[in-house]
Amino acid sequence: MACRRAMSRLLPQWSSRVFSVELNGAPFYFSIQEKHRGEEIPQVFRQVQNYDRCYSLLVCSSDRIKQARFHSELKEKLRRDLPTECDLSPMSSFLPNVKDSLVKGYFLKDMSVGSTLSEKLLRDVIQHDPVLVCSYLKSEDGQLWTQRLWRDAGSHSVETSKDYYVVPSEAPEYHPATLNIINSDVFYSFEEAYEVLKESADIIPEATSVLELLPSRAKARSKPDFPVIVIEGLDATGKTTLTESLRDTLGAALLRSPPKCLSPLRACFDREPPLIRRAFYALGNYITAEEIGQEGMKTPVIVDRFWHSTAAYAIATAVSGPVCNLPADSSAVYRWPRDLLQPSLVVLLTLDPEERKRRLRDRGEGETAEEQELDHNQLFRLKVEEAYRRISGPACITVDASPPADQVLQQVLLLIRGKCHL
Ligand SMILES: Nc1ncnc2c1ncn2[C@@H]1O[C@H](COP(=O)(O)OP(=O)(O)O)[C@@H](O)[C@H]1O
Ligand SMILES: Nc1ccn([C@@H]2O[C@H](COP(=O)(O)OP(=O)(O)O)[C@@H](O)[C@H]2O)c(=O)n1
Repeated sequence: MACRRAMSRLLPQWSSRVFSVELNGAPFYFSIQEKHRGEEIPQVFRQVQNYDRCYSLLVCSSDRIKQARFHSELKEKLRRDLPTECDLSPMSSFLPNVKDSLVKGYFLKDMSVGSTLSEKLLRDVIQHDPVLVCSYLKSEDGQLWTQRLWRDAGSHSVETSKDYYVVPSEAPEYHPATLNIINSDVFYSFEEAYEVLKESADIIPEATSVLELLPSRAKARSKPDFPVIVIEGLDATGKTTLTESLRDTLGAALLRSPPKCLSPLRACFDREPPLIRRAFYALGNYITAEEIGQEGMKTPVIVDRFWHSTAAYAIATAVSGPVCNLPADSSAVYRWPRDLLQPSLVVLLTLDPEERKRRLRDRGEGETAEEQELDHNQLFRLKVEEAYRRISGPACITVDASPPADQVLQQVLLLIRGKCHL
């Protein structure tokens, strides 16, 4: 039902949509037309000329929790059940410059003989799951590819729409993921993140536990009397070392985001898709803000990670490819949430990648999946750091964390004394 409603929203503008397929990390764009006007085959279809048949599966449900979860589950299901001659790539479709128009899914290249197994699986998917399926067929001479949209016709059969020709489409001005970042990957108010966890409570019991730990929004706090200093940076840049030294030197309280009370729930949310995982971390900041409010009336407060981390990791994950794909500097995605306590100072520790790796090795600890990704994926690391730098209100001040720990401490103390009059 939820799928039908979502489809009826998508279908009227179907032919205005742009489709993007990611092959080896690079996006290829195409659109569709009723009449062929002599355009070339889109590049993505030139790359898949060896395949007789391709499919797209776009996940669409008006229930966003279901949609987010099913997007991850679908990948597992396809990997498990498709013939080995099939190959999957990430895919999306969007309306250029239309916010929240992005739908995500997979592009399936099929080299299996007769394609019967994959067709059977896709028929099953379309009947039971919130997915829009299209097949792409090559003309006999290989000079044209057409798209055919499938519709569930009940009792195990599908209808297909008329054929559209696929034609090249220009790359959009901004990476399509940026259309949906606000309130899907990054949340700009307590309410927006709260709604996501409330909606997921039916299927994720741990969401209720998080909701119970949240501060009441009725208690609007006044600004703390003492300075609040946030230390940010990638894993192993020296945040723990520095925050503990600052606590001891300044007689400050040391807090972190996510707060300690969320630790037992964290692993559960790290397994969830971005919508739910990011809402969890966003709410963690509000719990930490509440603790800062209390401690900051008595002493200075040092905070190990805060909203910069939540937003920077979320943006860098949502946007694939190189740093230039990030939303422009002036984009609203980098703004501070209007209802979240603003620290007096945010310090970003930066470190040469080799030195960071060396410190990680010396520490000998396991990394989170995201931190392993950082290690393997230089582009991702660069995007996280650049997103950190672009976040405003308050912006972060970058400090080189490669000197010995006591020198880094002195450097940051200088900044604190200059900015916070301590
Ligand atoms: N300035 C520094 N110079 C050399 N080693 C450092 C420095 N700061 C921290 N380390 C070491 O690097 C590792 C990572 O530091 P840590 O404070 O745990 O980072 P984070 O909290 O950012 O993950 C630890 O083994 C720590 O002892
Ligand atoms: N305030 C925060 C803190 C962490 N995070 C997430 O948590 C991960 C890093 O946390 P971590 O605990 O492994 O990092 P360290 O503090 O151990 O360096 C990142 O992948 C972020 O996605 C967040 O979103 N918001």
